[in-house]
Amino acid sequence: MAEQTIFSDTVSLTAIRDGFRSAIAQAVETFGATAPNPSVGCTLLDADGRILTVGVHPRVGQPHAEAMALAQARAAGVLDQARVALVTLEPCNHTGRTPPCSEALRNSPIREVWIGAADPNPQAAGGASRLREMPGAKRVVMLADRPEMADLARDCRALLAPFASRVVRHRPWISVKQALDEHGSMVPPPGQKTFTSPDSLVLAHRLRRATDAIITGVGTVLTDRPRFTVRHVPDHEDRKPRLLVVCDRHGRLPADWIAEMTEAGFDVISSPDLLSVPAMLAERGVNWAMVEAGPALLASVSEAELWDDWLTIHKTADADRIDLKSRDESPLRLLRENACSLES
Ligand SMILES: NC(=O)C1=CN([C@@H]2O[C@H](COP(=O)(O)OP(=O)(O)OC[C@H]3O[C@@H](n4cnc5c(N)ncnc54)[C@H](OP(=O)(O)O)[C@@H]3O)[C@@H](O)[C@H]2O)C=CC1
Ligand SMILES: Nc1c(N[C@@H]2O[C@H](COP(=O)(O)O)[C@@H](O)[C@H]2O)[nH]c(=O)[nH]c1=O
Repeated sequence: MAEQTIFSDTVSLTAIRDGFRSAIAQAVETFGATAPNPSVGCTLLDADGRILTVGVHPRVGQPHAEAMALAQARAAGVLDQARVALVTLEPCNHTGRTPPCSEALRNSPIREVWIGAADPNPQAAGGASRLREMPGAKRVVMLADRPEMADLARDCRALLAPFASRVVRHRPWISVKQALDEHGSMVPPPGQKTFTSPDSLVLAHRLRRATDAIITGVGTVLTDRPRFTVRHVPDHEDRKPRLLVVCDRHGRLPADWIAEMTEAGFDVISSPDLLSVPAMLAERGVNWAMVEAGPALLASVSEAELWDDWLTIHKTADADRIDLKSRDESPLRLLRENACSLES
């Protein structure tokens, strides 16, 4: 049976899928660089479903993914061939730090726009209806309306989950990372700070790279003097100071460690009240935070049900076993499934 075709009877669902997969994979690499904005990807296809270009939103203040993809296509001399745009997030419909993407698409040869997820930000939403209604209207397809694309729709929502969490719930998406040894203990052997495998450390550092803030406890600081840097994968270039929240109710945080961490590019905040941390981080524009803490703080995080996904790395005699407990669409799952170019 011939595959159902979409645009001009020439672009196949396989081409749409491949295009979305490329947009999602590239946007995943921008986790940790775009806050307070979301991570977004956009692929442009020609009339035969070939990928012309993939754009991402690199960081706040820089062009959105659609504008990047269009500019890249223009620079490559292929913009006049672009017919289908696949966007992980509804194109914005407002003038913020950059002009509306619905306008940029309107003024392009694109005829059909596929949208992975609706924009949860009321100020920017409305791009889909604007594209449908304006002069020179585009055909607009929402992934949510295509049951056969449910996996892609879920991944687009996972890509958006950290931003949506901040905008809708006024708190960041919170991921816990916990390492357990063969006996179920979190405490490393004397003289060591970690005990998991090199592959697990790569995953842990990918999560550090992807998140905008780290939450830890004063017990971990006093025992380990952790560095919390991204070393097992390349970090984002020119990263702005990372927020590092230390839960500390009795003022035990050593001043010299704070000075070292500040020197290393962290913005260290001491908090006596774990429950107030999520709202405080959202106020500061944090989309995604990770918890790297010892058993005492993890017990508090668990008791207060503050986490959205929980990654446990079980050390075994062979390869480490990874267990991911996840609520709703997990960006951490997406990060794991798109392990790619960074791990060379
Ligand atoms: N395997 C792994 O994944 C990891 C292991 N570790 C290990 O864990 C050990 C340290 O564990 P631990 O001492 O439990 O350290 P934690 O990092 O859990 O810090 C504990 C401190 O957090 C503070 N705290 C706890 N609950 C709250 C709350 N609700 N609000 C505010 N502050 C709170 C308390 O501070 P206060 O005392 O002021 O009340 C407490 O002493 C080390 O050996 C370290 O190597 C650490 C991180 C990860
Ligand atoms: N033990 C343990 C982890 N522990 C976490 O890593 C911190 C040390 O980070 P750094 O100073 O940057 O090397 C440590 O204080 C604790 O928060 N992480 C892991 O991925 N695997 C492990 O086995």
